[in-house]
Amino acid sequence: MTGQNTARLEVRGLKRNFGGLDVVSDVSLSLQAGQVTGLLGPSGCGKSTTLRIIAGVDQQTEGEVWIDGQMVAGPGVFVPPEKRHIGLMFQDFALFPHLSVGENVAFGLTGTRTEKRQRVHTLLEKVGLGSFIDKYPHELSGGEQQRVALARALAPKPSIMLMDEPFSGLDNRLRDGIRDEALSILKEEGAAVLLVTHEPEEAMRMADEIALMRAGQIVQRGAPYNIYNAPVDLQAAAFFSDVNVIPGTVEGALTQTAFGQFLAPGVPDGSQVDIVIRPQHLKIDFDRGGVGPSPTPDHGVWARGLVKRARFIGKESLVEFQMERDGTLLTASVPSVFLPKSDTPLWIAIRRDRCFVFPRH
Ligand SMILES: Nc1ncnc2c1ncn2[C@@H]1O[C@H](COP(=O)(O)OP(=O)(O)OP(=O)(O)O)[C@@H](O)[C@H]1O
Repeated sequence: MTGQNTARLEVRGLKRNFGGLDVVSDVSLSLQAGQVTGLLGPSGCGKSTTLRIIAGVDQQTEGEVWIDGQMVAGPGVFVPPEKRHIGLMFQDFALFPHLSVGENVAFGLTGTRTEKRQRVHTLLEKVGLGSFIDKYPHELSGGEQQRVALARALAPKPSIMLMDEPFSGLDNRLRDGIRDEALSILKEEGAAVLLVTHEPEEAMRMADEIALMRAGQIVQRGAPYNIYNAPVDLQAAAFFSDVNVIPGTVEGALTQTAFGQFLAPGVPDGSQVDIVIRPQHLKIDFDRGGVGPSPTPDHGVWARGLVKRARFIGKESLVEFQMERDGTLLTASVPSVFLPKSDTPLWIAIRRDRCFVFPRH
């Protein structure tokens, strides 16, 4: 029996050991129908291994995989991949070169000829390739091939779709369009999707929930907005963007910096902390004969720094500073062409609501 709240896919305490080393050490996940979960993490952290175990092409050392309330992998249980009703899509998941586009999409389908033809047509229309049905893979661009691969994976109406870096072979301009298109089709089809990626932007763009993985473990889970704005530690913050780190020492639950005091609740006196701030949350103002703006509740104390370097990188400029007080190096990103010369004195403040204070490990 599967209740209404039964997860489509549930992974419990997964562990995978290769040659004495746990490459997956404790992974638990729960996916609902129609939900996209991004399994995000750096290369080698164990994402693909997790996905392969769920698909049934590898076996865990410990832990369980459940689909719709049925255990498919666990102590004494192993349901083979073809019986798990899972769709797969990989970056290099090649189409069959000797089959036409239509035949590729029909490949895993059962049912009558009419039913199969209908499903192939529906899916090719959805991916915008209705007129490509009789073409062969070599006649298609990389992006078109990827759309056929998506149609093929979705054709048998899998209840779970596992996608491993499916868009990383595509060039940037194509990728955004295909990602958005794929997302709306996946949502329409209602599968529970697990998307493996090492790109934060891809995960944030596509996923309802992100599971951030590091060294075989999930270190944080949550909606993209929450994961980005409330990271669990410095590494989690730095995985999503460049960050500035201002070191400090705690005294009386406070740490003193060039930018004034910061709260460090619960951190013992004498401990080192890192105040972490993304470059877009630094504020810049001009020097008025050695005087800067007055402190505000939002920005705290302003501090003076000298420009070391300024670079224009298209949609923004990056300005690097060295702070006068303690020599700390900081980078600000400003959303316009602002290229001050080296050694220009400028005043800098930081958005206090966008700072994270982490104990240093
Ligand atoms: N069959 C195997 N035998 C031995 N080690 C393996 C095997 N498969 C994976 N590993 C190791 O397990 C670790 C995790 O690999 P995995 O492919 O799961 O990482 P990943 O997060 O998906 O990385 P990437 O994004 O680079 O694919 C790596 O160090 C890899 O070398």
